[in-house]
Amino acid sequence: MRVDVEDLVLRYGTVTALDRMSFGLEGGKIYGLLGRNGSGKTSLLSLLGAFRKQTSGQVRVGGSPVFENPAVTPEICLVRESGECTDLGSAEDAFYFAEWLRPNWDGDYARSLLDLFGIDPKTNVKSMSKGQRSAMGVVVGLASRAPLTMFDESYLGMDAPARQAFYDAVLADYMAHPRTIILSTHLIEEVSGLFEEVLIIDGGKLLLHEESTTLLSRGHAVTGPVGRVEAFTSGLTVLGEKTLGPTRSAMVYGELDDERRRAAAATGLDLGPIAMQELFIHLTGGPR
Ligand SMILES: Nc1ncnc2c1ncn2[C@@H]1O[C@H](COP(=O)(O)OP(=O)(O)OP(=O)(O)O)[C@@H](O)[C@H]1O
Repeated sequence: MRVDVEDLVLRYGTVTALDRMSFGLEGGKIYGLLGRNGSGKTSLLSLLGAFRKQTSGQVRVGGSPVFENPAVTPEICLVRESGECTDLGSAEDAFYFAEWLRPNWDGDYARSLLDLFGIDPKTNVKSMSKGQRSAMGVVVGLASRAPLTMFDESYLGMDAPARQAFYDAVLADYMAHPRTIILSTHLIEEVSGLFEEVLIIDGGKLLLHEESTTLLSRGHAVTGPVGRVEAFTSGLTVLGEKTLGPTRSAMVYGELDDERRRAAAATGLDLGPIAMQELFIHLTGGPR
């Protein structure tokens, strides 16, 4: 399902959370939404999920405005960090409501996910642990099979094996039922393998929107003898470096043309990829 945002502004009183943001997502992909604390991720997702009304600008999902539009809202599922089901009684009760609200709801899949996360369907959601409540949220998000499904750090409270099970489930269910999925996260290293495209926002503005492979192609680890690495990286943007005895590994940002690649090979330097998280830290300005 297509998503279009045009000149989008959201203000909370005097705070501008989104500042004339524009982008288009063609849909049918898994998108990563990255940004520093306070950059506007939750604000953006709550507008896409029709939880709020924008101050100005346009939000269209499948070509239609979303706020108070009952023709579109059943097609959108936003799972927030806090989970969504705390006032609905047991997990089973929450599923009953989801089935009623969600046209593509798959109850068998929801129960199998609940089993995967080790949650008894009779448990009252309010009495669940933080991680179980998060798992409950992602179960509802996945089993809703909404054409636009968004997870806003929804899996942060889950432990590492549960998060891994969630990532595997996202990929498997997306392959079986392709749809538009947006994942906002600070756990970039864990999740980045799922992203086909990445959006980075900063200070309420869109900093970058591109394919993951394009973004990753701009980062390089250059490893070899200290002097040769120094000579090779002179004039390039070095994000960081580590030296161990006579060997140095430097992280470099930018396109490397064929001539540079040949020069690296000729001087016995190793060129390898670097992690998306390193690029993110660089692009968003490093520590504040
Ligand atoms: N209810 C609110 N009232 C006033 N200001 C708000 C409110 N919610 C968010 N903000 C402000 O809007 C800006 C964007 O916040 P938002 O929660 O969208 O960021 P975020 O990228 O999701 O952050 P985090 O990664 O910390 O969750 C911040 O400056 C924040 O302080």
